[in-house]
Amino acid sequence: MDNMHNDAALAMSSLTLELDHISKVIGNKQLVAPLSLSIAAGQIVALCGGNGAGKSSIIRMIADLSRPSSGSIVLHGTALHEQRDQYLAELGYMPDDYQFTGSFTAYESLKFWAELKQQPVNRVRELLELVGLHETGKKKVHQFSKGMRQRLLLAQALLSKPSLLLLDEPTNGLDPYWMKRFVAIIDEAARGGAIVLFSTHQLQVAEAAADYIVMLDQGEVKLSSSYEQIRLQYGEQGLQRAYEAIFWGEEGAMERVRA
Ligand SMILES: Nc1ncnc2c1ncn2[C@@H]1O[C@H](COP(=O)(O)OP(=O)(O)OP(=O)(O)O)[C@@H](O)[C@H]1O
Repeated sequence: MDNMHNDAALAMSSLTLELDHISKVIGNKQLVAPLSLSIAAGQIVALCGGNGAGKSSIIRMIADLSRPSSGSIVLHGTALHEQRDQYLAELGYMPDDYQFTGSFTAYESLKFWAELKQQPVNRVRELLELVGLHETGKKKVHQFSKGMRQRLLLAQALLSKPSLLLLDEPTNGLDPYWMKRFVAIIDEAARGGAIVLFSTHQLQVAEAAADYIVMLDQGEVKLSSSYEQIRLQYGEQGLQRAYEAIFWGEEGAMERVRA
């Protein structure tokens, strides 16, 4: 490898999100057991697990909405709790439950967020088109369906072309068409070099979108593996089988496969 390529490879390899033993304890309850994970630029990681598994708790720590009880979070060499502004400038975050207030339209909402993030207004139109909300006109966001609100929140997360895209249950409420579009949209972000981390209950979305899967139960990591590896171990629809094996035991999984 010549020097130029060597330098480029080195620069890419330093573009990572490093979670080092992050945990969350509230009172005497451990919401998240120490978790370590390294995600490279261009990778898409899905956090899977049942209700209360700890997915949002992890995402909220990385989004700086909750302070880890231990451990560190470092993005491209910038430590969240040491250089907060620099870290947050790289982040696009889609919350799980956002309460829209006021009587804004999709355009007005996105324009408001764009101003906060100092993004040009043409980015607003571009993103509204990307998420199919460019023809909603005067309709107020509080009159939107769940799926439409989710698409607007996704557009908001993409505004600043973040190098870390953190999405909490992004496909909740999306119809099959938009589910597929969602996969294409995050795939494009990853191909542009973003790190994408999203949580989901929907294993088929994780299978379609993610290169790497982290499966959680009661705050503990039960599986942390590339999707390719899961497929090799569990075969086609491997994630569903892995999930069943983890949550219901191998026997339960086999019974369901036979049924
Ligand atoms: N502020 C809090 N105080 C105490 N416990 C909390 C708090 N927030 C979350 N929890 C608990 O932490 C656990 C993990 O919750 P979390 O919301 O991270 O799970 P999740 O995997 O995102 O679940 P879901 O799929 O239902 O959204 C749950 O038992 C929840 O009750």
